[in-house]
Amino acid sequence: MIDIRQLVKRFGTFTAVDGVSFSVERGTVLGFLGPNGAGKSTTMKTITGFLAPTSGSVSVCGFDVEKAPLEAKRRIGYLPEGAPTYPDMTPAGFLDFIADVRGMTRAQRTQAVAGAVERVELGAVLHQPIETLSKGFKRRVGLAQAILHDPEVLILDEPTDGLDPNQKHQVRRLIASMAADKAIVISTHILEEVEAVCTRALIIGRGKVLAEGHPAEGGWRFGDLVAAPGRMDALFRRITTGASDLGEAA
Ligand SMILES: Nc1ncnc2c1ncn2[C@@H]1O[C@H](COP(=O)(O)OP(=O)(O)OP(=O)(O)O)[C@@H](O)[C@H]1O
Repeated sequence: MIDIRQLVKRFGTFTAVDGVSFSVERGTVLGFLGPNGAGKSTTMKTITGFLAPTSGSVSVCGFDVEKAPLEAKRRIGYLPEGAPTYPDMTPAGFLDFIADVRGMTRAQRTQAVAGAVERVELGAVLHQPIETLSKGFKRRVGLAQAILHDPEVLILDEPTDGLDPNQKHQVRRLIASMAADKAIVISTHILEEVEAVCTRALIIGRGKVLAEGHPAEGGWRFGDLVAAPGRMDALFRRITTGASDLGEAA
């Protein structure tokens, strides 16, 4: 459902994404891991059409994001990093506005907003300006707008950032519950999250794919390396920095 080929994104002379290729099939939750500045958000912005690639291609459900942007974007829900824009709107007003932009009728809007609000538990703050909400609630507003139109592809940039432990758990359950008929990409720095919710993972560094991993007997396997349950941190350090404490930690 997502097909990325030799994606390159440069900012001036700086190369943020350097020849990244991967595909994501329906039913997959792909974890996107990497140190700060690795190029995760830039890759996600390019998949969602917020940034144009310098070279390479991105297609979503068979539609090239540059050549058929409306068809591609219709099928994508995107949670960007940070808080939703329009801080003076209330979640109710913001979500209704997004549903309107997505082309829904009044009846569809009412139903879609109510469904998303229930799924991310926003009911308590529906009529409070977004700028006055806590970080976790702002994040939930962002999540609600991403799932509003029940898209086939979800691109979620650090979806549990700022959430309390209960909400983290709930959002992971929500992602898992939506996974069967969607292709979902999440970026995260929380490695337990990968074990909890992902079916595949990519580690990227300096704009390149360094390793691809999947659950295997004994933990998660990235090439020849296997991380025991709860010990993906050592493997992450090894892959991204060359540190060799994998043996004692794995
Ligand atoms: N608009 C821009 N102009 C110039 N450089 C940029 C721009 N956007 C991102 N970069 C640079 O590209 C690199 C990749 O940034 P990106 O935000 O994709 O990293 P990331 O992996 O998402 O990091 P983090 O884990 O900190 O969110 C960084 O060095 C960043 O400073």
